[in-house]
Amino acid sequence: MGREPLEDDEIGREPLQVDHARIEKAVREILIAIGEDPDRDGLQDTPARVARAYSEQFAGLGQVPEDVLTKVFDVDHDEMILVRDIEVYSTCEHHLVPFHGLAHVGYIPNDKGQVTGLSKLARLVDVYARRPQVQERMTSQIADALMRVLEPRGVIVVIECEHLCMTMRGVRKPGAKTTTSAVRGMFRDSDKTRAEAMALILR
Ligand SMILES: Nc1nc2c(ncn2[C@@H]2O[C@H](COP(=O)(O)OP(=O)(O)OP(=O)(O)O)[C@@H](O)[C@H]2O)c(=O)[nH]1
Ligand SMILES: [Zn+2]
Repeated sequence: MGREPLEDDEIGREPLQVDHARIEKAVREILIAIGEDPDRDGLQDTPARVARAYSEQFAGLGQVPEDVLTKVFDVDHDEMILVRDIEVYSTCEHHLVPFHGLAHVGYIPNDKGQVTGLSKLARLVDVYARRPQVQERMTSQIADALMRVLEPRGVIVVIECEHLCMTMRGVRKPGAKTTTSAVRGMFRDSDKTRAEAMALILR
């Protein structure tokens, strides 16, 4: 047995301790199970490579939003701030294959004008993308984290992704895109504010 599964509110409290030896053993087993020879030249180092790749792909399990939303500045700006087209790469928790696309993250600062660095919004996306995920949960988690840490007047997160589990296998519909959104605060309460943000995001 490995460690006990983490409760939702425990995820990210400690740096990710990936059990490389265990991943290597499991990947070797998978290679054998598909009828491959794990000792042939090209595959010899694969279990170790996969372990290293997984530490990177799932590094978000060892992070909390506060790790990346570190700098909060006071600026005299109380209108929408939107970062569009943030590349997102995540891993579908059903098939452990990638889904990828674009995230758009916007917020309206609180009346103290508290904002964070623009790059921090992209870093926040990665905290949640680098976990086994479903797109809907990732979208809400990003919105909720921003609301909690920045205490803004509103947050909007829109994510558009292509899921490889739908394109390279299964139903095989290349090009199908899934759009999810999460709106909080003013973006939820005001149709006008939400429409303004959507127009900027989808232009
Ligand atoms: N809602 C949601 N579904 C997802 C996401 N990623 C993958 N899925 C879906 O998860 C579902 C899993 O369905 P199952 O029937 O358990 O698995 P499956 O037999 O491999 O399904 P197929 O993909 O249809 O072959 C599939 O419909 C996937 O398209 C996601 O981010 N959100
Ligand atoms: Zn999938």
